[in-house]
Amino acid sequence: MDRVIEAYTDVTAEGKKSRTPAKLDKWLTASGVILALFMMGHMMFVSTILLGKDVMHAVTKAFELDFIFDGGVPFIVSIFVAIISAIFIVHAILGVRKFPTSYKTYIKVREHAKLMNHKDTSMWMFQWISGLVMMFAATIHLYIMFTQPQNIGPYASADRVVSEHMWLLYMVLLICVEIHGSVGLYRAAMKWGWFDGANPKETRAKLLNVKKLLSYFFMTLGVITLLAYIKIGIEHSDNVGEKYVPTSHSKVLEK
Ligand code: HEM
Ligand code: HEM
Repeated sequence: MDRVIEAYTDVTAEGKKSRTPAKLDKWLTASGVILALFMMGHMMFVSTILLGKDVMHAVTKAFELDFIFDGGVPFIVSIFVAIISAIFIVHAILGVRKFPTSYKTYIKVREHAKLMNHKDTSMWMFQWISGLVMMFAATIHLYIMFTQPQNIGPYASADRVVSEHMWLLYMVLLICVEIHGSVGLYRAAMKWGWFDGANPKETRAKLLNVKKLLSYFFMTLGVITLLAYIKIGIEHSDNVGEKYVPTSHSKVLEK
């Protein structure tokens, strides 16, 4: 009955506004921060290709727990992808509540952002637009990772980027995720006043710098990494499907 009253009157049975939206916002922040931290680790892992094919291969195998199970078990990666996907879906559902979902609300938000000409408001515009793009683009990536965990590695990944045309999706995703993640962390810190301290204005300026640094660093790393996969993918385009054999193994095989 309480829910019915709330549904019709917008206030709870006690005549108060519900606390649920505030609670949902906490979960939005929590899931967003987990995803942002995960993405930092993800970018570090994916960029190990810059240290050489052997290093990326070793890291991939470590995720498959090859130090416990001989040769590694790709299914372990699927479990990990399922967990990240669940957090991603929860975050997306909570984020969608913030989208301007009709022309009327959209034009209000857009014109307001233009009139305000205030960085934080413009960043918020990017936040929901990038979220919308990721809802489609990241889902494709997650599904492939979930269903083909065995196809991760120096050649398999590079083949996917070039011969399976994923480079375009990754470029879009990279721009969205790096800016959305760093803007998200900045906004979360501002929203909940985590680092306000004695002088919140000064803190805001500092946090803006951290945000800039984070997005520049990860964007540059991401672009260089993507170029590295593209180079390997082009070189390997005549042998799509061939798995990478680490240098130490190939030496043993030669003997
Ligand atoms: C399905 C894709 C996604 C959608 C629809 C989405 C949407 C949103 C929206 C609308 C906000 C609230 C903005 C605000 O009120 O300030 C938000 C916040 C946030 N998002 Fe996402 N997002 C998505 C994916 C991601 C990913 C992959 C990351 C990780 C890099 C991420 C990290 C964050 C962070 C850290 C926040 C800040 C939380 C807060 O403002 O309290 N999001 N997201
Ligand atoms: C547990 C989940 C995930 C796994 C196991 C994973 C794994 C990978 C791997 C192996 C690559 C290298 C290219 C390839 O093999 O196709 C890659 C690239 C990429 N992933 Fe993920 N990913 C995950 C989640 C995500 C999420 C949630 C996002 C963003 C919302 C994302 C964004 C990207 C981007 C932008 C690239 C290209 C990066 C670059 O080349 O610099 N990934 N991912």
